[in-house]
Amino acid sequence: MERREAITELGEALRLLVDQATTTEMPADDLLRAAAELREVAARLGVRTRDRSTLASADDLLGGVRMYNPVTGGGSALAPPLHIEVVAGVAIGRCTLGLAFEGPPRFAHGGVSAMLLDQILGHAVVASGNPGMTVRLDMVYRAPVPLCTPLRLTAEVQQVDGRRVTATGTIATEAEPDTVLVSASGTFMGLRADQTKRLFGPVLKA
Ligand SMILES: CCCCCCCCCCCCCCCC(=O)SCCNC(=O)CCNC(=O)[C@H](O)C(C)(C)COP(=O)(O)OP(=O)(O)OC[C@H]1O[C@@H](n2cnc3c(N)ncnc32)[C@H](O)[C@@H]1OP(=O)(O)O
Repeated sequence: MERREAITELGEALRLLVDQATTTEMPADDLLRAAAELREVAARLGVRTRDRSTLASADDLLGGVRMYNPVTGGGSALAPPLHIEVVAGVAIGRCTLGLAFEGPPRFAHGGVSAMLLDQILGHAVVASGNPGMTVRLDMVYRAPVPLCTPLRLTAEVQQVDGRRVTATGTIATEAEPDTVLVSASGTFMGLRADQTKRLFGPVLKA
């Protein structure tokens, strides 16, 4: 099996674990036994690791492959994951949030909605050929986002003004795509060469 497939397999197992660990009502003894077993597994994975200045060997930064991105990465225990495709300049994302993402009971944490929208806005910005970093993200929470419900996100670039790109996006359910639950507007700033070198130099050099 190719390493990226193995990373995704591990990611799926981790996401199942996170889901079960946040919904389990098993007694304390079972939780303690599970914790001990998980520490053993973690130790096995920790035999060979990378630091923050080293890109994951399975990643392809310029090709847009980020296996451990906390929103879209197939290898991430934290990612829902959000699956994004770009259709005629509009980024369309799909995911379902489990109980690990709960804020108010039954609904998503507001910070999770912001994370999803930051990612999909950024994706639309990159797809437009004007990559940049988020410098501002404005959120409007119109209605709570239901957990365990297929969601549909959209994002598109509104304006490119030199290094400054603005994009807007929404979260709705798949069942009612026209009812906007959360909307966001983001400003992204393209980096100058010196900023790219200062922030990402060690990673790019490697
Ligand atoms: C086919 C395609 C498939 C694609 C497949 C791959 C997809 C892949 C998707 C990845 C999607 C990732 C989506 C997550 C994106 C993050 O999460 S990025 C992480 C969060 N963001 C950050 O950490 C950025 C932190 N900020 C900074 O480091 C600095 O602000 C920056 C960006 C280096 C800019 O530095 P700076 O010194 O402030 O900027 P400077 O160059 O002096 O000023 C530039 C302009 O920006 C303005 N500005 C700066 N800050 C702000 C602000 N907060 N608000 C408004 N204006 C501002 C300045 O006023 C200035 O304006 P002008 O005078 O030019 O009009």
